[in-house]
Amino acid sequence: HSNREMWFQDFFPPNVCPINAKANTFYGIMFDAGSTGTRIHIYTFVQKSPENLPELEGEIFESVKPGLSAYADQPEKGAETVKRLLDMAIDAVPPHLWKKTPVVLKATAGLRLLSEEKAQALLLEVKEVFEESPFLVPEDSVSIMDGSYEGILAWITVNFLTGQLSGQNQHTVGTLDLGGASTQITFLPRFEETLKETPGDFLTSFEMFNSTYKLYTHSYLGFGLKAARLATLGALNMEAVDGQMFRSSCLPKQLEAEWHFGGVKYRYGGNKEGETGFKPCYLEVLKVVKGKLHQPDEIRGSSFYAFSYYYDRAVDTNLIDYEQGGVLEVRDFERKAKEVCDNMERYNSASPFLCMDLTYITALLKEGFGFRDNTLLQLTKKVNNIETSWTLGATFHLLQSLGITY
Ligand SMILES: O=c1[nH]cnc2c1ncn2[C@@H]1O[C@H](COP(=O)(O)OP(=O)(O)O)[C@@H](O)[C@H]1O
Ligand SMILES: [Ca+2]
Repeated sequence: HSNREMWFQDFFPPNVCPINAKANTFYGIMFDAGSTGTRIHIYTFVQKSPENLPELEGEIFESVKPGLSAYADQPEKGAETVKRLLDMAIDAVPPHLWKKTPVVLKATAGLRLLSEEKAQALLLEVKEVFEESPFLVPEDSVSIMDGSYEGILAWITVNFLTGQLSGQNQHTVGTLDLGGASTQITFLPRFEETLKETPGDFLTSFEMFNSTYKLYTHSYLGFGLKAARLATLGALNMEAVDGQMFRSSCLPKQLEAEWHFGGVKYRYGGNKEGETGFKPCYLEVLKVVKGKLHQPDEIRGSSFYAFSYYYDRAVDTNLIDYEQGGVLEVRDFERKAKEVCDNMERYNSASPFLCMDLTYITALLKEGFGFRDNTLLQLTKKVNNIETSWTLGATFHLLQSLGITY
């Protein structure tokens, strides 16, 4: 465009400027097939000038429950949930850009835990939905994501959104993601010592925005919040659970109920006769985490961004505001865990698992990763109105690999 054509840009905010909306806007569609739900993220980018990186302008986000793994035996029904979400993109993306807009789905721990055969059947049905859509379907558009990428891409998202990946003084922040079935920890080591003391498969080099980052990252499969509930109950990885009752001191004494996860039905309840409360619960949960995770010394003194179930449980117990998020210390989770677990009969919460969840989060942070009581956690759901999810990092990576950006 010549300068004459652009004169009116000064009068419009960028997103409604007519010339931007036409020539240099593009889209990327990323599906997150998580263990507890499937989500679509439709990102809008604007290329303001050919020599600069495109700017992220906005996001449309929608989610459905349960996740794909709940349709392990009905793959077509699972794919239908994806189709319903994809219909949103038909409305959101202008028709002349459909063919240029890539659509990708990445599945995480829910599908990792299924048998190869059932997982592949689900992915195949989703692939068919994509091929029938008017969008650009790249090779490998439907896959199970490697756990190390899950952490790296979330780290890219958070550090991009907080402005740490551009300009000179880069003070990147570490990230903690607690999903239903797995959990990730990711940070950029600052000390030589950390690199020396870390097992090789916890370190991954990654190139993004013309920089290479050597990150510490690991995904612990089976250590997500819901998998941890099963592990605490002694029901994780059980071949047959039919009719068996799983009891825990982390649950209300009189409770007896049923719970569906990953397509399996579990019966669970409280310790009718025995102990309940924080102390016995902590000991139970400790068995699940103690000695199972790598503890890098370097993280003890630093602060981390935390989201997903860390965020949700902090909201549930009024530790933070749902819209605002906030900064907590590790000990705040422990304080809440004690409060909830030692008053279970009086505590009228939405979930009977609240005590177990808070106790698990406390044990995971302290005994699992080795954080201190006063380690700071920045709880965030959105930065500048964009969800803190690995999906944005994955979309940058996708656009880069398609040559849409560099
Ligand atoms: O886009 C998002 N923004 C914020 N939170 C999200 C988003 N996607 C997933 N979550 C959170 O992730 C948690 C569920 O984990 P998920 O279902 O992804 O399990 P997984 O990561 O183990 O497969 C919930 O706390 C949910 O709120
Ligand atoms: Ca997730």
